[in-house]
Amino acid sequence: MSCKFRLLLENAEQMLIVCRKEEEFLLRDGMQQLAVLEKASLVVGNDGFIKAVGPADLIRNQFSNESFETKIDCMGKCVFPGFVDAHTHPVWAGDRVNEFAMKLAGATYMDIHQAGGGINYTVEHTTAASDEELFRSFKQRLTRMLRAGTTLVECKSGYGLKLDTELKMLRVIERAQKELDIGISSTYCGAHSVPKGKSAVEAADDIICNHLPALKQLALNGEIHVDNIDVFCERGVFDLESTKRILQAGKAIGLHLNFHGDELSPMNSAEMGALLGAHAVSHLEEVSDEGITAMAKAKCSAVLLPTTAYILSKDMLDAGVIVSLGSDFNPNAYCLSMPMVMHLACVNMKMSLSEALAAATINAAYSLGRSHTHGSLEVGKQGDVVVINASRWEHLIYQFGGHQELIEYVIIKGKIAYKNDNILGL
Ligand SMILES: N=CN[C@@H](CCC(=O)O)C(=O)O
Ligand SMILES: [Zn+2]
Repeated sequence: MSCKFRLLLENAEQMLIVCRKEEEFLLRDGMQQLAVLEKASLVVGNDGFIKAVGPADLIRNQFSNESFETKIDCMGKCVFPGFVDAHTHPVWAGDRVNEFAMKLAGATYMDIHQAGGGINYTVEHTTAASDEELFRSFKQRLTRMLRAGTTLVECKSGYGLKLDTELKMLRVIERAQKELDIGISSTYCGAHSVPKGKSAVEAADDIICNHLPALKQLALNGEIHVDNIDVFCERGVFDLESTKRILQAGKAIGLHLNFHGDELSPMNSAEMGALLGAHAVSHLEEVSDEGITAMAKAKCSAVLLPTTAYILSKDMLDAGVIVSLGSDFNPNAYCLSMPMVMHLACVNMKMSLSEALAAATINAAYSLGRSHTHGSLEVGKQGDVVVINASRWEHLIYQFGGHQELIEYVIIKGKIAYKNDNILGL
């Protein structure tokens, strides 16, 4: 006999609901008062969506005659919504471990980039790699992200620059969307660097006249589903005007604007993102006060990346900006774990524990236009859940690098996607 419900998580010590009333995102005050239930249970239906969440006694009475495909006793454990990683570059060949040593010896990101290393080095290796090779390493990275609790991740292309390699990367992302459990928001980032021998204006023309029409056609054929468009808006890469042209052309074919701005130099990217209706701008280390105000007004999310930058979150939170977090996983920042990202956000960006959690759940989902289905444990949302073996939720952030021992289950649409058999306890 088939069961009526897919999953029951029973009697959790703490259940991190996150939102109180279906908010699309949380601002500073809401982030500081997350919805947390004590002694709570959660039910996921056969369609993979949450059917009930509430006090354990109530759920027990309400569902006493029902059958569940899987039941997990969560006594002594905490339950979170799956984490959302709002910014990653996970499809590439050729690591850059040597650059880590160079940076420690004093080289800057731009020194390395301009000497032909950085993104350009990864472009060479990614161009030479086969689809299969790229898929294999991408799959391993996604598996590591999943084991660290990420259930929805934004994945960028951007190590091709030329159309055929960009499409190769997007096809690899598409294959992962079809074959793997983890949720993916796919981003075309052909304007990640200016290809050798071209100016930024020429590269922008090529993207607008050749890349985007090809993407549009492939989307119409149902071959590739891209959600977002990204540009590295930076002095010496894509200037403000070229960035604007590319983003506008992307918007015209239905892509969400979600781009790198104000990272190494003040570019007024935040102001432009707000004006163009961007869902999100990432980095923002050099954002102006006007840019912060404009983003708050436009409800454009700021995706902060504590693995690559140390800025303070306070000004943005105080100004009413929707702050999100991403791992920025890329060959220059090798971190796949959102619990570690949240820890770094607390220690280096001075976010509180609950602000970091909201930024890695509901707000990150908002930055990808997915907060109606992801980012909180509310009825009607996708049953994406992380169960940890600790009786207070803060342990997951406090125990830096401890997620491998703490995370017991990662569940996607009510199905166990990862079970950790090596739980050691606290
Ligand atoms: N800033 C541009 N892009 C990446 C780095 C990519 C790379 O170095 O390969 C970032 O977000 O940090
Ligand atoms: Zn990036």
